[in-house]
Amino acid sequence: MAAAATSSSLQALYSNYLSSSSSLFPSSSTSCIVSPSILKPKIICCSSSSSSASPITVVNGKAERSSAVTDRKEIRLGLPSKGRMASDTLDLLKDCQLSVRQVNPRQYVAEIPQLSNLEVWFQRQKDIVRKILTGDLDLGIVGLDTVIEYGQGNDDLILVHDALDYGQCHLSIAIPKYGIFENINSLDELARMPQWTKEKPLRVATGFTYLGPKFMEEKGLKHVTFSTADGALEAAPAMGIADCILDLVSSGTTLRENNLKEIEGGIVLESQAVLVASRKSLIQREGILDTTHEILERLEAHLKAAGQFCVTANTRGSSMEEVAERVLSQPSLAGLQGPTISPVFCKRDGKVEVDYYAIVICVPKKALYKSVQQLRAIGGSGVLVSPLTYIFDEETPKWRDLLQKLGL
Ligand SMILES: Nc1ncnc2c1ncn2[C@@H]1O[C@H](COP(=O)(O)OP(=O)(O)OP(=O)(O)O)[C@@H](O)[C@H]1O
Ligand SMILES: O=P(O)(O)OC[C@H]1O[C@H](OP(=O)(O)OP(=O)(O)O)[C@H](O)[C@@H]1O
Ligand SMILES: [Mg+2]
Repeated sequence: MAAAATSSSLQALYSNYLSSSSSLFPSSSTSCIVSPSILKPKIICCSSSSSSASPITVVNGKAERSSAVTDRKEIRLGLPSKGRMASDTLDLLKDCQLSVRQVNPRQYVAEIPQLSNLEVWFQRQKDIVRKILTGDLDLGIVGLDTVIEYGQGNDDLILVHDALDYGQCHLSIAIPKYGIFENINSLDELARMPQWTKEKPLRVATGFTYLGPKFMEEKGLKHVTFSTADGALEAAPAMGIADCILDLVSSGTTLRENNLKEIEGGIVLESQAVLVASRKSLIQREGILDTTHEILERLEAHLKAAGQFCVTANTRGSSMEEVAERVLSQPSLAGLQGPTISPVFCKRDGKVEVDYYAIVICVPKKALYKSVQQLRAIGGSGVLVSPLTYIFDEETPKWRDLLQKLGL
């Protein structure tokens, strides 16, 4: 399977989406056809929160309002109200000592006592993105797929943290394993099939009516048509409604159970939970940068710590330097900034002496066993392993990135 964007390149990928055309569907000059059922009408509505309620225009599902940020005093954070992302989001915030206090589960507003000027609003994920764009929310935690699908290239959306390490999935094309697709294993092969003509295009069932046509157009697929449904898309090929689907995949079980397969070059996007914000809010709303900085620092410190263990061991030695040399001769024992070596004092015949030294290092969880073996190889004994809660760096790299993106 061809590699799609890795999480480290998600921001770059998002920037690409932002810099490319922001129109909802490919232009009519291509032969990519969009079925009329998924074209959304133009709607005019008003923001609930805006005191200077300027109208919002929703064109083809894209919310637009040109005014500056509304003059409310509170900062608003949108969190998923239900579904697979909701509890993981609350758990992450709790792990960052930012527990959300909700009076009862049916109430859609809540607070985080540590962040005094912040309101939490529980919303459906797509509405979080839409409301950030209309200025009714300032920040939100949602899947990257939702940000891109509903953000539709709007450059007011800015990724504050692009890898919150849950909600991992990818958006991918899947075709039947049987029939005319039996020997088709890549997007190129799918595109070259003689079956697809102007009169009889490839029929794709998807909920991603922005990303789907955009991807197919970018990949040069001619003669494609899209239909949409609210779920259980995997049934569409077997029901004869579509030739293939474009949907989110995580374990791959649903595809397998429905006799579908992914294809080389068919991954549109790698996704996981992200923290997204309105650029306008970040620049204009009072106090929001301090609050965002605190949230970001806590997230980064927690996420960095979550991947590491703190390992301590004792070893005999003649000096701290000599022990340090032995430790640093092992490839997995460098720690975050090098090992901490300290003398272990003991009293012998009334005299305080140092025979042993304690080694303290942070090791990536994946390298734990290798590190223990290497500590033993240099004479380490009594190895203790403990979880880390936070690792606060001198400076939060993502904060530096954010200020740069804001031009501050
Ligand atoms: N296997 C998966 N299938 C779908 N989404 C996944 C999967 N794994 C992670 N996700 C993430 O979860 C999000 C969807 O969550 P969920 O299914 O709870 O919401 P939803 O059904 O799209 O929301 P709504 O009910 O508002 O339509 C996706 O946008 C994606 O970021
Ligand atoms: O790769 P898997 O782990 O099998 O997950 C993928 C499935 O999960 C999602 O559906 P969801 O459970 O949200 O149901 P829905 O289709 O009704 O939205 C998604 O739309 C796929 O159908
Ligand atoms: Mg769902």
